[in-house]
Amino acid sequence: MGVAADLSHVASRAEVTGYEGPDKLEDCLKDSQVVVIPAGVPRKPGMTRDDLFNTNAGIVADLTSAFATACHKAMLCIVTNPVNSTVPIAAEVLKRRGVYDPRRLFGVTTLDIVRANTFVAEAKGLDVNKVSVPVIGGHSGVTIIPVISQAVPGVSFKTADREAITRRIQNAGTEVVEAKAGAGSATLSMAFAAERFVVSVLSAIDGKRAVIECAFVESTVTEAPYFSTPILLGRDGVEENLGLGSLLDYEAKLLQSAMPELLANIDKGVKFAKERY
Ligand SMILES: NC(=O)C1=CN([C@@H]2O[C@H](COP(=O)(O)OP(=O)(O)OC[C@H]3O[C@@H](n4cnc5c(N)ncnc54)[C@H](O)[C@@H]3O)[C@@H](O)[C@H]2O)C=CC1
Ligand SMILES: O=C([O-])CC(=O)C(=O)O
Repeated sequence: MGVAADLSHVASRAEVTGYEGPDKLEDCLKDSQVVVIPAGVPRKPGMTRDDLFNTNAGIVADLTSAFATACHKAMLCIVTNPVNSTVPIAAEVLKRRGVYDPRRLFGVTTLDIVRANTFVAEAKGLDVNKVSVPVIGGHSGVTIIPVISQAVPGVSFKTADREAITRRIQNAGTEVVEAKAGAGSATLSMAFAAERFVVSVLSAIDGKRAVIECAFVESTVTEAPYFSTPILLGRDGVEENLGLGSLLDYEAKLLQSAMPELLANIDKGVKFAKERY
């Protein structure tokens, strides 16, 4: 199994020793197979994920640039918010450096799936480890689209309950930010979710078959150039985009409502990267 270079670890060490710029970072990244970027500022109560853009966009762009120099054949997994914008930023940086491979760039949305599984399992008295609910779209507010109709095992809800659980999944990050009252966001559950995603990516690199995770990737499934759907992972990253599957009317409406915000978030990221590089 290859080295999973964790940039926040590098960043923490850099804080202790005095950060000496991308050269050292590039040394740390050499030979990595999977790189995770969780670096950046978290939300405080009252903020949206998009409010983090001004600080985190540049951080992700700089770290992606170091990735491009050191290990562009690795898988790049972006955790830093706003994911709907930071993934397009990373893609533009990699394009500019001539090393973009859309199969190897992922926005980590696994926490939305972890939450959907948890809330559905709780509501139905099921074992959370045996519940699987796809969540598609993006990773903020209305762009988070739980597809409860595709849950395994199948579950049914009254309309009001289904709407309440959908809202809770969409707002779960905000719920944590408010509960932490200025002390950050869902750091530990994000670590749990990112670990799950990275283990899946590494298992697929190692040749395991039928590894499927939802992730925010370059996509032609909808009009949005980046979109999260279930992805079949392989040795080279995205092996097959499994698409939307069939949506019920209310899920199709959620998708419709998500699109303006998602497209605006993506566009903002692309513009930022194009202006900066
Ligand atoms: N995709 C997802 O599901 C989730 C994403 N997040 C996002 O992850 C990011 C980090 O959140 P937390 O770990 O809770 O925050 P945190 O404050 O606990 O950790 C952030 C880390 O980033 C590092 N950092 C800050 N500025 C940096 C820079 N200029 N260069 C390199 N490293 C830098 C800090 O040293 C620290 O180690 C936030 O943007 C947050 O919104 C958080 C939870 C879930
Ligand atoms: O909500 C936040 O700021 C952090 C995050 O992305 C989540 O918990 O899903």
